[in-house]
Amino acid sequence: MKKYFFIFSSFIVIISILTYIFLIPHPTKLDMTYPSFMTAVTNNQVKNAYLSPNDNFFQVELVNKPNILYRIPNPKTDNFTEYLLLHNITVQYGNENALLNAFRIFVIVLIIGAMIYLSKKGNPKNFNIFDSNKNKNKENKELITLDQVAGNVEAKSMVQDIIDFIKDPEKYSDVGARMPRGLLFYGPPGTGKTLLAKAIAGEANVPFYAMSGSDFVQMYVGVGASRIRNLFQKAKKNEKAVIFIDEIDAIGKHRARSASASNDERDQTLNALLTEMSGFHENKGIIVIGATNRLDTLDEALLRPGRFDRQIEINLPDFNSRQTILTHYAKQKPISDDVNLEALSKSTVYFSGAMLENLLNEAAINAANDSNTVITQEHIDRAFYTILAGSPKMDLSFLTDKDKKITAYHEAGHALATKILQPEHFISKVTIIPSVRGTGGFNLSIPSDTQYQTKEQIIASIQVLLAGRAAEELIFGSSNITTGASNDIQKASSLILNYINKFGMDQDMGLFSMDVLEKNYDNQLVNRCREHINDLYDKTLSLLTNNQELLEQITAELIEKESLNHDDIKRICA
Ligand SMILES: Nc1ncnc2c1ncn2[C@@H]1O[C@H](COP(=O)(O)OP(=O)(O)OP(=O)(O)O)[C@@H](O)[C@H]1O
Ligand SMILES: [Zn+2]
Repeated sequence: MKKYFFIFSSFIVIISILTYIFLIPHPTKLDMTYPSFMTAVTNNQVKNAYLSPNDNFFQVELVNKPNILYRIPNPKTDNFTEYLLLHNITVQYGNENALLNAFRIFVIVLIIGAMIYLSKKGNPKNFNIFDSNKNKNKENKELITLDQVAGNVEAKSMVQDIIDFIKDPEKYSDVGARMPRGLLFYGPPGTGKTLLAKAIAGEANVPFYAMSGSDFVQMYVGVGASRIRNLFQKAKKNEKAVIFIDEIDAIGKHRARSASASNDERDQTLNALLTEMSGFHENKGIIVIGATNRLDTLDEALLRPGRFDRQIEINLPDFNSRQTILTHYAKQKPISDDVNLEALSKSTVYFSGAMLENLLNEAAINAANDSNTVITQEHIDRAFYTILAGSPKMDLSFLTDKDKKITAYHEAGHALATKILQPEHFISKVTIIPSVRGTGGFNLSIPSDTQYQTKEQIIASIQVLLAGRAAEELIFGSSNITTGASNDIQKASSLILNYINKFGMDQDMGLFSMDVLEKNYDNQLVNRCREHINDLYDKTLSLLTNNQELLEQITAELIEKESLNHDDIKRICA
């Protein structure tokens, strides 16, 4: 965007200078004596005559010398005017053509203005007097629909009612429903957060206003806040709108953790945002969407009810989504028949949507460089390595089949244990695609609605947590277990401690809770926790051993598809 502005401004400057030089006449000024002037008058050669405002010179233009202005200093005005009138020449007052002068001044102002503008643009630290976010708030011109966002099925279903709400807010307010004012999209870069936000605006057919948190970095105090107010003001002129703030962590960073410098500014900006969000009417149909790669750094103030209270994870695409994305972008390019998009989807584990798009683009560039009219497999292969080399942060180890296999067994272990021990749970997704919450896959199971948890249920939860490690040990042997279970172990440990010390569920330890003592845990409690959790681990290991065939089946399908849903698990275990 900035590039276009630069080109545009340079263009204006050049046009202005050329206009000044070539199109505006710059007559030469020559002095003329009184007698030669008289001769010119008698010979009917005078075209125009001006009297300067303070009467100190006359200025005339001759018929046959169009580009010269003659000046006659100190004319004796009275005689002069009469003499000219005698020869049918009217005297104009004012030294030159006033209109021409006004135009000159206008062009000069334009040049100076454009130069100041350019110098400010070149220096991003400067607060820009000409810029009032105009270039950043794009109205939604090309309509993007949900269909154009590949994958992210859960995310798309989670925004469905938001679209519905924007279209018909009354439907919700009539039944007293308070819709979220803000959505927060979080996930790795390039996964389509911006695209999804645009799609929401597109589906609801409302204007889309976008801004990036990084626009507020290193700005003078107060400017960020006023930009936020401007943005909301513009959006509020419409009955309905989607306001998108990318990189929201730049303004909403956890206060304690952010550096002390420029804190004032960030706080002001953040406060302005919070105030604006609580300011607009609940049932108006305006939705604010924030996006971040780092949920953990956000200030809690942003996540409270009435703010960004619906948080939606946008993940890296799995095999199917990658195939959809690649097919989508391949349609727009001449791809040779030898290209196997399915195989390409398989080998692009850990690629984001943006990287996949970029991959095909690089391949097209390679084809053009080779003066080819179609993109071949060889062009794609080269592009593949260019992309890999260009993303140093990418964990290439995940691309090895071995790591994929370990992760798959680990996640399959969790899934199978859930299916057997917690049949009432709904397994929404099992995946080997890492999420931003942690490394490895993740396994989200939503418990059916109950207020209390029974002893049996807590034990089952602990076993499900331990099942990842148990699966690793069962398949790869106890000396090949990995660090992938650290999070599970931590959660299981805190559950077992609560089981004994908080809920009083362990028969041997009884009901007494150490929590009431000054110095909390004694050895006996720690030992009992250890004993208990190891015992549960053994049970889980034999549970998986007895169901190893199912474990293998889930794993095989998981390696192939990379993510499975409730129905897949149900089908395999049926
Ligand atoms: N799920 C997807 N379906 C189709 N295209 C996608 C998808 N994800 C990414 N892309 C492509 O990648 C481009 C960049 O995606 P987008 O800007 O939406 O990512 P983002 O998550 O907002 O990234 P960032 O966190 O870096 O802001 C999109 O314009 C689109 O071309
Ligand atoms: Zn795990």
